[in-house]
Amino acid sequence: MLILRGGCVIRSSLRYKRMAAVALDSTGRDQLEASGWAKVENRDAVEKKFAFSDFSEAFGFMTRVALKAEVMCHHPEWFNVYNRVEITLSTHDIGGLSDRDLKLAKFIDDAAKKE
Ligand SMILES: C[C@H](O)[C@H](O)[C@H]1CNC2=NC(N)=NC(=O)C2=N1
Repeated sequence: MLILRGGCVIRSSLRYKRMAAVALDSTGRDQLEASGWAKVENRDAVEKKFAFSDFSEAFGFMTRVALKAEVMCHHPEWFNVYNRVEITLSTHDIGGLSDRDLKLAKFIDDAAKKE
């Protein structure tokens, strides 16, 4: 029996093993930095701030990211006030940045451009 919540496997009687997150290598970290994601102090995480024309644009962006996060089963830490969205990415399962953060960051940057 496979119990899913969104894209996340919560419990499974199958020998289903979601691919473990892989710690992000220096190349991936360089890619994040090059696309404007800043290191968070005292934590293996990155953050980026976004500003949109109004709340509706900001929330539309957040909706797209939220749906992707559910499919990926990898979720951002974020803050929103009116047209501003501040996002922090890290992989809680490994206590630091992983390949999943880079993948989600690329999606986030692309989604922000589309608003
Ligand atoms: C049970 C579920 O698969 C895990 O808790 C997922 C959910 N979303 C997640 N999001 C993030 N950012 N890191 C994780 O380790 C993580 N793990």
